[in-house]
Amino acid sequence: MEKVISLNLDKVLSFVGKAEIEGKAALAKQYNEVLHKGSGKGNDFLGWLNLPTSITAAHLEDIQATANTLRQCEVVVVVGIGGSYLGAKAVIEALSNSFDWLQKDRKNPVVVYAGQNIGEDYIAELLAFLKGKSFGIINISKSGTTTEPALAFRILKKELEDSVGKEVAKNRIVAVTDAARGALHTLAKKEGYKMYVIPDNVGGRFSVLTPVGLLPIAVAGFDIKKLVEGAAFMEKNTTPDVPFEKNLAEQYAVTRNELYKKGKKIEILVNFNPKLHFFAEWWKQLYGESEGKDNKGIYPAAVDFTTDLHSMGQWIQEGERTIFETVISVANAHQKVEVPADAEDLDGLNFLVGKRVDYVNKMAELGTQLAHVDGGVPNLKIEVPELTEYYLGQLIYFFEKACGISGYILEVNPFDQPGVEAYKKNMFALLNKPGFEKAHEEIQKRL
Ligand SMILES: O=P(O)(O)OC[C@H]1O[C@H](O)[C@H](O)[C@@H](O)[C@@H]1O
Repeated sequence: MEKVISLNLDKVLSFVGKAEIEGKAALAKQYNEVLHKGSGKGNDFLGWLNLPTSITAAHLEDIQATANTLRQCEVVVVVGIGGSYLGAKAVIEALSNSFDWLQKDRKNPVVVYAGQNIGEDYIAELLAFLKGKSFGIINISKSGTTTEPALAFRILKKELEDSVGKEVAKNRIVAVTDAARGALHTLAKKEGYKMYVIPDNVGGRFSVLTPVGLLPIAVAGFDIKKLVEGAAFMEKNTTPDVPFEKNLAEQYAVTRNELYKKGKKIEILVNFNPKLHFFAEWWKQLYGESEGKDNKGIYPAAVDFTTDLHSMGQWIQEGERTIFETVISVANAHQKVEVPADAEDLDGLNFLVGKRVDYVNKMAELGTQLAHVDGGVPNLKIEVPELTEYYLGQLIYFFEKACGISGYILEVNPFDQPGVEAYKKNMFALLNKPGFEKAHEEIQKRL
């Protein structure tokens, strides 16, 4: 039998009973069906739903071929923000050597990111790093109009053209954007860049399995075919005809909403593996933008354990009881390090001799879960057999599917993000962007 990620609700049941969860099974199924029928809110953004099973081998080969060209560079800069960078970064970090950028004998280009902030020092330091190196750029923006990546790309494009000339630069730049609109689309067409299209009906935070995520992941040297296979497996295993008892997406969606109704307003995604830090960042955008609206929604937070047990652990154990945790537990480490014997035993660790570091980590995980449950923090556990492309694909689709169902249970439109515009309008007004002249005058009065 094919291995699969699993969801364990045992440490939730003293807070929300089995009967309460099962009592909502029909509702979850109903909303799952609404997703598949396309009859709910935001139904023009459901392109992600059957995406994994509809990706063709030819499409993946084309992405791989483009990746192979970029892989000839020493460095590839992925330009994008939000959904246009977090998915790629999440997968690449989860699969990479923890000291990747220090590796000398490299098989893969160094992948770095830009356009995910407006840090002047960040961009200056990136330019300094790129000096004298061969580099390529993947410029990703669904709308093609987002300020942060547009600004970074303008600077990086100039740097590349200045160093290798316009003709060579043209072949080292790939654009991933909307099918027909946006400044990036116009620019890519005019300059003759290789271009990939983000389907209209796939929103940014659901776009990791389009070229948005797949191209950078392939550039970093990871198997995008396996990633898509894992997602396709989960797509098939979360359809409405899969019974609730086996339908992880429905179960997760119901459980978190039942906890929310009981005052657990913050969900902390926990990992015990530092490679998953950015996976949690991706998850935060997915759930935060999908559910945080109409003055409701679980606040998605994240911690890295055991690191943060020594900083946030106190709050989680004894602070306000408005939280629950969803622990991503990776069953098997890829490598083996055993605790060595020490004749003097000055650190008192000889009781662990011969034990694997991962065994210690697992005991920390179990001990933490028990302590937190005792402290009033419900714990869901998602077990991932190991960190591979295949299981990450499963995990990605699981969270996407559960998010759609969960948003409908909450009665919001999970596929829009109107609230994100407020800061942009103010920023454009303050910067006196053309078209914002009146807003500029107004905002000046408030300062
Ligand atoms: O891909 P882009 O159009 O550049 O958008 C990048 C990101 O910024 C926007 O403001 C949205 O809040 C995000 O959902 C989106 O992923």
